[in-house]
Amino acid sequence: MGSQDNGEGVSRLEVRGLGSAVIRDVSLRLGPGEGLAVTGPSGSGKTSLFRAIADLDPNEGEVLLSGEARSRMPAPEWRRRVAYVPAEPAWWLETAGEHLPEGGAAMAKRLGLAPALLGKPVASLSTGERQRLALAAAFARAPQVLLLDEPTSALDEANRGDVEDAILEMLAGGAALLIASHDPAQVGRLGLAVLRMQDGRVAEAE
Ligand SMILES: Nc1ncnc2c1ncn2[C@@H]1O[C@H](COP(=O)(O)OP(=O)(O)OP(=O)(O)O)[C@@H](O)[C@H]1O
Repeated sequence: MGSQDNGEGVSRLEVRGLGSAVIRDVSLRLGPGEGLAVTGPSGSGKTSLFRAIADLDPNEGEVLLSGEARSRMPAPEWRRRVAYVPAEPAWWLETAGEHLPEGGAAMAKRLGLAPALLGKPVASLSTGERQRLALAAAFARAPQVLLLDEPTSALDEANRGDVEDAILEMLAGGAALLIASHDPAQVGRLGLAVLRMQDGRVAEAE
């Protein structure tokens, strides 16, 4: 990975002293193409950390992308650059395909979602299909930071492999990644360092 970090999709994420109703004083740095697996027991604050970085909950502290402070960026700009995919995504449009950005069908297909499925009501999709739809929508927007909350929890091995390949490609393209995962094998396959949360704080970074 090159050291330049101003191109689209290439980013350096810095979190300084982030706090919210749940998390306390979290700091971390990720270079372009770097990822961290966020682990820790249920309720330790993994989702809350992602939501604070994505600016979806009230929070304090500083978050910077390639040196640019989040506080100086319009919110829509931050959302375009930083993609948060919750463990249980919400849906607001009728058909599956409507949730994809322009050109997103190719990514959906890569994750095993056939074109015919995109015309179906999103409510008729299986849990695993909806999980892949949310990921395809996020990946297709080519964000600079990916915040993925247990992204393969509802997937079989083949679909999980497709998702992991796409994640590795996003990293190779220079995106920064935080992924909540309870699966040490997955953390190994993705070649990630681990940040362990406990009671809303970073317990350990290795
Ligand atoms: N806005 C909030 N205000 C106060 N408490 C909250 C808020 N959001 C979540 N919590 C609580 O904070 C704790 C951490 O929740 P969080 O969802 O971040 O944990 P997690 O590590 O992602 O857990 P899991 O592995 O089960 O998904 C939980 O006890 C939760 O009930």
